[in-house]
Amino acid sequence: MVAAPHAEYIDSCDLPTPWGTFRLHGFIDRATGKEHVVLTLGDLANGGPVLARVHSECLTGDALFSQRCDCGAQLEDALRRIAAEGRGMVLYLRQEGRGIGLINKIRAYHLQDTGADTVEANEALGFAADLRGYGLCQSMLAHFGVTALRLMTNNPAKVVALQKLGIAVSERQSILVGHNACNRRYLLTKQDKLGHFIDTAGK
Ligand SMILES: Nc1nc2c(ncn2[C@@H]2O[C@H](COP(=O)(O)OP(=O)(O)OP(=O)(O)O)[C@@H](O)[C@H]2O)c(=O)[nH]1
Ligand SMILES: [Zn+2]
Repeated sequence: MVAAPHAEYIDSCDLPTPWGTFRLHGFIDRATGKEHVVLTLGDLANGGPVLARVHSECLTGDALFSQRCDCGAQLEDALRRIAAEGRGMVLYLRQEGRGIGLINKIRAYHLQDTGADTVEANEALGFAADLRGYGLCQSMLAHFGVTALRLMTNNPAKVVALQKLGIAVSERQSILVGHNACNRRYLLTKQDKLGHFIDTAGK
């Protein structure tokens, strides 16, 4: 049996944000050397399922204000919603470009500039549409004593992947923000080819 990837907890600090002061926790996947972070707010171990976002790194959307996707707006909305509730967490997984990495995502965007959709671009580069894994979430959640999530996502495959890891997802909450003219085709492709629950009608 292949062991699930393990994220080793390293250290934590305060992280003041416009919506409240979160705790920022650093983890390392020793197998790959990759660094990951978890943002938390409130008492997670006690009480019911935790309001959570499992967010995949998107440097262009999360940090560079790209309008090609909805990632930055989703990250911000998740932090807002957690702050409003006073309790929750964001698992920020460093699997850029649905797992193909930043440079390959730039290559994929280049292909999309000339007509390919997000899935066709990945395939033209020799990758599957989505190479992400969520195994690290197991050890990250165990560190905080969290066993059940109310997950903010539009991606049914993410819910199934977490459930297969033994993580209870008691509820899926939509996170429909950041839609614009630049990412309309991208969102439609995610809906049609990747099964995301996104109602782009009229957007
Ligand atoms: N390869 C590739 N990756 C992309 C592209 N656009 C965004 N990404 C990456 O896709 C990941 C986010 O996945 P999404 O499909 O937007 O959302 P999700 O996490 O599956 O689902 P939600 O929880 O609903 O946001 C991040 O790692 C982004 O870097 C693209 O055109 N090509
Ligand atoms: Zn993005």
